[in-house]
Amino acid sequence: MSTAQRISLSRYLIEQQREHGHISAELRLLIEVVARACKHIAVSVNKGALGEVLGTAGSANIQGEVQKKLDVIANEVLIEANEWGGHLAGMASEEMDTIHVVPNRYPQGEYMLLFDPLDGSSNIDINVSIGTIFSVLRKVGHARGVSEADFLQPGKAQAAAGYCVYGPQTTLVLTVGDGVSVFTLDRELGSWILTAENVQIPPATQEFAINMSNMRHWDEPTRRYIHDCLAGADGPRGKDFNMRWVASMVADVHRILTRGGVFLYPWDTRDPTRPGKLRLMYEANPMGFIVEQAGGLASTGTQRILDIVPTELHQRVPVVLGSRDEVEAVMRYHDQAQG
Ligand SMILES: O=P(O)(O)OC[C@H]1O[C@](O)(COP(=O)(O)O)[C@@H](O)[C@@H]1O
Ligand SMILES: [Mg+2]
Ligand SMILES: [Mg+2]
Repeated sequence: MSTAQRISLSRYLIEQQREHGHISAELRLLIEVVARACKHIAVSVNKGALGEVLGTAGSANIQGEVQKKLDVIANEVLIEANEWGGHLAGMASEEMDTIHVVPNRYPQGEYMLLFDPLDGSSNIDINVSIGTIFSVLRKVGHARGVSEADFLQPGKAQAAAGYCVYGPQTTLVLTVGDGVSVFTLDRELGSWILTAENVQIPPATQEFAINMSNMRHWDEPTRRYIHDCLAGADGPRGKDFNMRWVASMVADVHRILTRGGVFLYPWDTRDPTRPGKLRLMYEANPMGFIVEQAGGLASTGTQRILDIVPTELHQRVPVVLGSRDEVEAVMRYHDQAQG
């Protein structure tokens, strides 16, 4: 790609604002700040042991998970970068018990930012791709101040969503409701460069992603679906399936965005009171928005994820997303189970 052909994230967003009227100036600036924060996090991630960013932070989050140093560092980078810009009323994060309200000393904006500052935490210390996931909502009403209730909007109300993968390349994937675009970080320039536009997920696939070690805990439909995939060409699906599981949602979803596939993190009996492992507000909703904008589907197995009306900031949901035909296949197994 010649330098002349290169489109930076800033230029892309300005075109989205001016030419297509898809986004406001405020949302454009907010996305630019989040993208800059991800660059900052990428620098810390790349340092690894040299930067003393590996290992645990010695604290736990509201989910009861031991926090990694990078979970805390990434959270702080996103808070500090977004607090003073004037685009936000508040923020919510996997690593914070409740919302962070923009302090009075800063102007307050009309948007709310939710994020999983570091996704794939179990891969941090072993140099496997990890990432950041974010979602943007509009605050309803203009009164100053924001509450947790303001954040509890269904995923279909998102104004924007994206994720960043810190892998062999550093990649930012973004939607503002007008398809999905991919940017690659040019480390020499320090700029995000547009490398793919209007990305489409192939509707059919022969590749599934699930943590197979949980099989004995899965519900019946999931167990039957995977069983039939494993039966291959001689089985009811009539085709062979491959399996992948990176254990970083960002990396598994990015593979699906790139070549198709289906990703499942179902409900399981390990903790029957817990509807799943992944969090609705800052994992399932942003990924669901991106996947749908790329022609795929995102479901709990029985319901469209973006239709769920949230009741809690950190609520969990079962997740099935990716290639349209395959998500529909999984939903048929659930339908059959309901008889
Ligand atoms: O360890 P498991 O059960 O395979 O789960 C892996 C899943 O958990 C996650 O790591 C949860 O996200 P966090 O790392 O942000 O807590 C996902 O990225 C991934 O898909
Ligand atoms: Mg996560
Ligand atoms: Mg996380």
